[in-house]
Amino acid sequence: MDVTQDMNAQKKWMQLPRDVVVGHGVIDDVKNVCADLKLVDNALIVTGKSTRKIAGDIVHDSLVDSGQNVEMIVSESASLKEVDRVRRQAVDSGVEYLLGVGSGKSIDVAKLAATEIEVPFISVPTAASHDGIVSSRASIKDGTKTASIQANAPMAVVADTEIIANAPYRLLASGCGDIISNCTAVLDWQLANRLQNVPFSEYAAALSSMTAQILIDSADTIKPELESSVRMVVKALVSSGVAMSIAGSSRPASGSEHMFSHALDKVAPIPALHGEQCGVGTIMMMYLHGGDWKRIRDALKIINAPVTAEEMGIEDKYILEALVLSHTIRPERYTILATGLTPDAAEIVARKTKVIS
Ligand SMILES: NC(=O)C1=CN([C@@H]2O[C@H](COP(=O)(O)OP(=O)(O)OC[C@H]3O[C@@H](n4cnc5c(N)ncnc54)[C@H](OP(=O)(O)O)[C@@H]3O)[C@@H](O)[C@H]2O)C=CC1
Ligand SMILES: O=C(CO)COP(=O)(O)O
Ligand SMILES: [Zn+2]
Repeated sequence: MDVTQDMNAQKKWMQLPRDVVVGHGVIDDVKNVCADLKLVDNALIVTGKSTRKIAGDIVHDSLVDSGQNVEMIVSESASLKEVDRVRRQAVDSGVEYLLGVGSGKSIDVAKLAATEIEVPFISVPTAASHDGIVSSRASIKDGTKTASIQANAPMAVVADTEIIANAPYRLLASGCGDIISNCTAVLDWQLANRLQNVPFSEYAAALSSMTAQILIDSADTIKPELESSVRMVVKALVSSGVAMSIAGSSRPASGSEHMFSHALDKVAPIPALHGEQCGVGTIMMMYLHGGDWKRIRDALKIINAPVTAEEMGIEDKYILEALVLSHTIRPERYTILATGLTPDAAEIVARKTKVIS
């Protein structure tokens, strides 16, 4: 067969972080990671209001002490407007690389701004709340819409387990929800491959599923303020990010359960954390797949992540509204939701899985 006709000859460009440093006090190694990557001057740090004091200032001072020019910007939302603001400051100051030091919002703003001006970006998460700390995806708000945008993967990830262990435990539990959601994301991907011949990567799918299974099997080891728990979750988030990089899309980690979460972001007055919503979405989507949704629910309960609307602080009616809306979130991404749930079917799913009472 002519190689060019062989679908497997398709070119794949997988972007993976070059350095991943995880451990107690590794925030002090950011300067060494930058030196290792030959990023030696003109840095711009994007951080958050509270995470500035927790980590932003430490990274700033450490890079200044190593002789670098460093600017810092506090970003309050992951919006296109914020990305523009950061991008403009980076261009005006002739910045050579960016660092996202904080949670999902700060990391995404730095990630997309760095991609747009084609400079390297380093991720320094202060919480292990979802796999965006490692991935090449950025979730950015544009008005009322949140778009999932392809960006460049971080050149390095520096995850200080001491800082992350001291973050509110709710954020770590949220990260577990985002990892467990890989279970239904992969089932949806397999279904789409069988029904629509959607390109499928066995390696990315196996890595993503295995990552979720390991976490489910170790759910009872995930405890507040334990650095060993943080290490487990951060490695799982790295693994999910690598699976997405191998696939060249978020398919291994984002299926119908994520569409439910994105729909909830649209309809709920005060949404819960991304990983919390994805965890609850996984319970219901696993039910639709005819899988062991009780095992998913039990693992989330052991981790102390929410498993009901009430525990997410969201009224039942918004769960039902989001379920019926979910399939429209990403119509090009085929999942078990297919052409969508009817209102009565949505109520049956939510009640059978005890998400609503
Ligand atoms: N790129 C991707 O693939 C994904 C991106 N996202 C996006 O990420 C964002 C959500 O990120 P997420 O991290 O869940 O939540 P947030 O970024 O909203 O952070 C939650 C809060 O926790 C605070 N915080 C973070 N770390 C610490 C700490 N160590 N100690 C005390 N407080 C801390 C933050 O402080 P501060 O205010 O200082 O930041 C913030 O107030 C959304 O914009 C979402 O769209 C979600 C999923 C995937
Ligand atoms: O949250 C993600 C994976 O966990 C990113 O997925 P999306 O492409 O749905 O934004
Ligand atoms: Zn996610």
